[in-house]
Amino acid sequence: MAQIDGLPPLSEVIRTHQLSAKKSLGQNFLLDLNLTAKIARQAGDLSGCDVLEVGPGPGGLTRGLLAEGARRVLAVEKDPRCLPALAEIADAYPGRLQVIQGDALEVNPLEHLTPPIRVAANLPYNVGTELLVRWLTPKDWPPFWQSLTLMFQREVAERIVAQPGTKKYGRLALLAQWRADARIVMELPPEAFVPAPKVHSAVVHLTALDKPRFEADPAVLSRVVGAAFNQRRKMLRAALKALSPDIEDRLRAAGIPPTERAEQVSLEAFCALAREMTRS
Ligand SMILES: C[S@@+](CC[C@H](N)C(=O)[O-])C[C@H]1O[C@@H](n2cnc3c(N)ncnc32)[C@H](O)[C@@H]1O
Repeated sequence: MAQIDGLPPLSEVIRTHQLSAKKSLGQNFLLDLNLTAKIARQAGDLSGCDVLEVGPGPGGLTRGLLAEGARRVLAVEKDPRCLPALAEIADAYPGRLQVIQGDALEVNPLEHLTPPIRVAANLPYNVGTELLVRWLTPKDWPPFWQSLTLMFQREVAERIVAQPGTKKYGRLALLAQWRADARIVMELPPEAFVPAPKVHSAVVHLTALDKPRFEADPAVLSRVVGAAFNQRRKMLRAALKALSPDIEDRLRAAGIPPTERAEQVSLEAFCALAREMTRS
């Protein structure tokens, strides 16, 4: 990679720009350009696509995305110390990299990018789940993105692809699988990062479906599954009591026994319940 883009190795970038990792920003950097190139390839065919990258840091994945042919990359980075390193990448790929310094939670990608848009990120752990839930629950579907290729702690990745009846099945699995195909495409050991985190990581690739698998209002579905899994050991009639005084009737109307526990309930049944919750 260093030869392809003429830019220095990432260890040198880190040294030159004195990018010592900050824990408060979830900074665990990937310094192996072969690895970042591999992650970029998991993002799908990037030619003709704009890409949103959250948290580029010293820019390893950014370089991979540009080398893979992304039309444009919008990189949103909170840490101003990373800007000079990212500016060098922008110089190496004229007109193709825009860097915004700020909080990704406050940036509207559609103000900067043109569809088709793919998202790729080695996400800061502190905001990763919040961003994912936000990307999965817009009111209207399809969303601004065609695919999400995201690095998480392996534990979180497993929760995204979990199936009913398993311990990891919950709100993340339901929201992800309701409107997208989700699979784990890579696993990385702690030593792949600098500094090494305590846990393993994994890359999840989600492809947006044209329409949700089952009809439901996203806000209602999110509220119902949130409440159901908040008290996952309780029967649903108890876990969801606060949502409606006649919750038992609504559960039955959705085809769910009121004594069932959240872990056993399929996506289809949760969507039926979300529809029942909107009936007066
Ligand atoms: C896990 S590091 C990944 C860095 C780089 N992509 C890599 O793979 O080496 C997460 C990056 O996200 C940045 N970051 C943290 N919170 C952020 C936020 N709210 N918005 C944008 N970037 C953020 C951090 O400064 C850091 O550079």
